[in-house]
Amino acid sequence: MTIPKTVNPDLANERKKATFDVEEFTAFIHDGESFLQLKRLAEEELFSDLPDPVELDYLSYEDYYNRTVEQCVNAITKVRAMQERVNPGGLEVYHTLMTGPMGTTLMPGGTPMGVHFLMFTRALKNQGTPEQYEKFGRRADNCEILGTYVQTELGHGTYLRGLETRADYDRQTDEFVLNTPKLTSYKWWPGGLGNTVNHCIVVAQLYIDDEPMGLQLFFLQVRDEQTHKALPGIDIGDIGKKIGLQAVNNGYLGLTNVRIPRTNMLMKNAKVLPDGTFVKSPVSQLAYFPMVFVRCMIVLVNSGFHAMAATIATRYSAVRRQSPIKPDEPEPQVLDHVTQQMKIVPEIVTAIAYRLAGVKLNKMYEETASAVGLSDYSRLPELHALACTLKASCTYDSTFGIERLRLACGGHGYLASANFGNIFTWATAACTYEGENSVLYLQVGKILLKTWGDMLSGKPLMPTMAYLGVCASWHEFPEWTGDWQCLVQALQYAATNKTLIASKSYTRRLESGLSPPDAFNVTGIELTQAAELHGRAFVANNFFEEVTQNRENRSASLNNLLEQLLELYLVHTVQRHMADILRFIHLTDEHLTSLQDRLETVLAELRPNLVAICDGFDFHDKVLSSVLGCYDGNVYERIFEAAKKSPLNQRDVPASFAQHLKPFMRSSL
Ligand SMILES: CCCCCCCCCCCCCCCCCCCCCC(=O)SCCNC(=O)CCNC(=O)[C@H](O)C(C)(C)COP(=O)(O)OP(=O)(O)OC[C@H]1O[C@@H](n2cnc3c(N)ncnc32)[C@H](O)[C@@H]1OP(=O)(O)O
Ligand SMILES: Cc1cc2nc3c(=O)[nH]c(=O)nc-3n(C[C@H](O)[C@H](O)[C@H](O)COP(=O)(O)OP(=O)(O)OC[C@H]3O[C@@H](n4cnc5c(N)ncnc54)[C@H](O)[C@@H]3O)c2cc1C
Repeated sequence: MTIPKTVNPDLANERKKATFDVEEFTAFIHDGESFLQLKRLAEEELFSDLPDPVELDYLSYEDYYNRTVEQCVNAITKVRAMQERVNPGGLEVYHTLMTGPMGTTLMPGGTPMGVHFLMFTRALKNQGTPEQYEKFGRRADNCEILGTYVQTELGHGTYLRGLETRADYDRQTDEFVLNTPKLTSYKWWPGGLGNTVNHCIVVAQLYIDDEPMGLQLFFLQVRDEQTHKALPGIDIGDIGKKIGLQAVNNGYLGLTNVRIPRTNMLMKNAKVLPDGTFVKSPVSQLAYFPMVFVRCMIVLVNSGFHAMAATIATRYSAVRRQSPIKPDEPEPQVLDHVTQQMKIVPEIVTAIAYRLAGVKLNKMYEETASAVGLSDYSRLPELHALACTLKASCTYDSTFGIERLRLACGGHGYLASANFGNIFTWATAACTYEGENSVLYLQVGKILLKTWGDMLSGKPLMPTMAYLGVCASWHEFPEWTGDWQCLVQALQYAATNKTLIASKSYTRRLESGLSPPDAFNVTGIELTQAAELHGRAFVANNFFEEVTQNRENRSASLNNLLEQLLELYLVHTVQRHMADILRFIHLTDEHLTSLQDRLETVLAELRPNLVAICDGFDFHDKVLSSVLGCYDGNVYERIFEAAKKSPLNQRDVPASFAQHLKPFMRSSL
């Protein structure tokens, strides 16, 4: 099957209808030109020799892994050469790869080297001393060694204080002795650990004279650098096939009396001196900072997956024609069915909203990391709260949004070659890794409770929670104007009152004699609901600020588009949380009807721009890797071409016919 060189006429027509400059939107959504240019340059260099994704789909587990390693090594070699040209010693190109979905495209089944770049190298730099960086970190940055972040165990992932891996200090030899004493202490899950890395950072309970000193990070070699064989005392391997991310090579690790020098404990914060004196970290949660970084990144990455799925569904819905709206008229593009718009457009705007929130969150991370470098730890709790709430709500919204978008593509959405499978399994994994979502919401719930107490005692509140004080001071919700500010405030007001209710329930339970942990546990449902609303209120408010500020730097047509996107996001989010809002704000049927009218109006206003907005996300065809989502819209030809590549189509008759079908049909005669 040859793919036409021309663009599908329906898609070409959609592009002509755009009312804004796509390139201006692209620069806006990529937070400026420099990131965008770097991304395009990287795509040009990296995508020239990518394997056919259809071919990858039919490889065995082992071959898939080996192909991915080859692909990663090629890509990293090119990335390093590019970085040398762009800014020697810098990290921009790596950062570009990691914060966009591009990295995932290079390896649709995930990469066994992702955790090396995301956590291993960063932890060595940020948790180690300058001497330790020189000794281990520089080698990791240069990829002379490959590593991963080894924390989760078979028995514990969430409850870090329950980790069982031990590091006992031996004063005689100035060494730590590492052990995983039970089956449940085996490390389980770290990316790349299975067969790829030769080093890692192990998170273990430090013991000095059998006294626990808390969790610390240790640099450990697990495989010989020449032979790649496991070192003595180390039991290591792959944890087996998962529902997705087949090439991440998640692994297990058991340790029996493995000795490492004392100086292998990362000692930027806590320290063990040669005589066994333990010097505490100024803030014990600094050991959790590598996780905070990844939580921030996940918001950018998952909003990218969400936008990828939305692009595939939008382009396909512009090409797919089915079911006349009026019986005597031709079949319309399915995108003209209003229910189809309702399946797709809220997902486009949600992806945009989280992209903007993710950019804000990552800037906050950079500021906090700089402050931590100057021993100012004051912003850690706020960053922790925001990273937890946005990581949880973004991964949840993207996971279920991607599934809605797949459903919007009917039968063909179920084809592997449509690529929703990879996108979905990437997205949903992030609901679990780097802190399971409910657990993260409970962290936020705890902080909301504390903030509520601070507010009652007149203490200043962290900026992203200051609205709690404002809303709590209102006797009732101000007059419902329905404007954007009103809609944002409605979400904030609901989040505030949900926090109030959770706080009252918690106090009532304490007063009835429950212990604080029991009272917290039974208040968990209300606390997680408050935390979720807090996150959505932040995303809504941030979107509102982004659209209403700096207008003078944008063209009128882009401002107009952004206003429509904001209008849809706010109306849709308020409708989604209407049960919560109606509990605290008196709305009439007229108000509700007006919201529905606004939703339908803005859907119609956005309709001509949908394809152009998705073009503006600037996904290379190789990033989307979808027969339904290509820029040229030659969907049917690509579906057919992918089917022809099925191994079952490479012979006239499959082997199972002679072996099984023929004898079976004979015996049934
Ligand atoms: C081509 C080139 C290629 C280049 C490469 C290109 C790559 C391309 C790749 C493309 C892109 C790929 C993108 C994604 C990939 C991702 C990979 C996935 C990796 C996944 C890794 C993981 O999956 S790795 C394991 C994560 N595992 C967790 O995530 C455990 C959760 N579990 C906890 O995190 C703790 O267990 C939990 C609950 C806090 C309780 O901890 P706990 O019991 O100690 O603490 P408590 O609850 O008692 O809290 C006591 C006080 O600490 C405060 N606090 C707590 N945490 C704090 C914190 N972080 N900062 C500040 N404060 C904090 C709290 O607010 C309290 O404050 P206060 O005292 O004031 O109340
Ligand atoms: C694809 C993938 C890659 C990963 N990569 C790595 C890696 O590189 N390195 C690494 O160290 N780890 C990694 N992990 C492990 C991951 O971080 C953990 O699985 C995750 O933190 C969740 O912990 P858990 O598995 O113990 O879940 P559990 O805590 O056992 O969760 C099971 C259920 O119990 C609930 N629950 C648990 N505790 C509480 C609580 N306090 N309150 C209320 N409910 C609770 C949860 O909400 C959930 O519903 C990876 C996992 C995946 C899926």
